[in-house]
Amino acid sequence: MSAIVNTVVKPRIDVAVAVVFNTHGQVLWACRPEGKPYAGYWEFPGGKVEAAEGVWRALVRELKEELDITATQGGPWFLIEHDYEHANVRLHLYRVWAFEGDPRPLEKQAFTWASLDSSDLSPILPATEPLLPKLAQPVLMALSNYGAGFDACAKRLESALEGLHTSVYVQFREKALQGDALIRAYEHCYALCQKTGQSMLLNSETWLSLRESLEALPCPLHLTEAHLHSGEFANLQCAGASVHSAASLALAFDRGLSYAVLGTVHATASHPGQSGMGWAQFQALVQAARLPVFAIGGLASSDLRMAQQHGAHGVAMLSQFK
Ligand SMILES: Nc1nc2c([nH]c(=O)n2[C@@H]2O[C@H](COP(=O)(O)OP(=O)(O)OP(=O)(O)O)[C@@H](O)[C@H]2O)c(=O)[nH]1
Repeated sequence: MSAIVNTVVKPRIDVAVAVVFNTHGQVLWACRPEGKPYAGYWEFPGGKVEAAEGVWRALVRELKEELDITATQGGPWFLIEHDYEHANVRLHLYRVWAFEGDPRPLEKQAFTWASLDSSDLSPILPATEPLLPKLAQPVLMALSNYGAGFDACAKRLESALEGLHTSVYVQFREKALQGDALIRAYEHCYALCQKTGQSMLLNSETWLSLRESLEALPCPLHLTEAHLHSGEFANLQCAGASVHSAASLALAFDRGLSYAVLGTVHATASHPGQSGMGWAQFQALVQAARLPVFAIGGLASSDLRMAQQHGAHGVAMLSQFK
């Protein structure tokens, strides 16, 4: 007698999710109305993508239907999947940074402007809540370059970080320095990040050269692509990794990292002979990313919007922020 296995096939739903920013950096939250699964939970506005509709068109339609606003500018962020009891959902997160109209609740739902990492809204949908620390990460990352000259790098970082009103990542990465020169550079960078309240990251290759001199890991690691693949620092706190392929992007997500840095977008003096991948290829690579991705390679903070239009979370750079 053959056993009868009772399998319930859940629908797989593609959902357009709009993280709508206002000019104060707050985002629009909506409360799911009665009659829907998880009624009373807070979420980013959005809804199901209809067949052959496309994510951006679905997002524009849902914002109009739910809140009477018209999204005019935005870009893809990343996607995640979540297994609910009622469906498997694939959330396509988009940033919206320009829209027309004033939001009003067309489905009698509550809505509010609040910060991205909003701790005062509860409950938040189970798939959305764990994403918030990733979404709220800095969008700019500065890379140190004391190896090209201590004074010039120290001055550049000091003038970039002092008086900055947003939070940024500072990745301490020094390929050319060793010994006392490396320690001097590290101590300067560490003290500056402490003083300005910015988040320092330590490149894993640089950590190998420094660790004899330090008692403990002073801040989260940024993994090189080789260390991402070797897994050798998996027992230490790792924030993100450098990647150059879709396979490495997928691995960065599997390893539970908060971000990846993908490049190089444009040819740079620091990588002579290498041509940049350009924005079209960058976008093709990040479209399946499941975590925020910084663009790197010949970029400055003035390229942030361009990068975000092509699916980047933010921009990593050697040049100054301001
Ligand atoms: N809009 C939105 N949906 C989310 C978020 N997080 C999350 O898990 N979801 C899930 O994505 C799915 C969205 O479907 P929905 O039922 O709201 O879509 P809809 O507005 O087209 O619904 P309808 O067909 O009943 O009108 C739900 O299963 C919801 O739980 C989020 O932050 N925003």
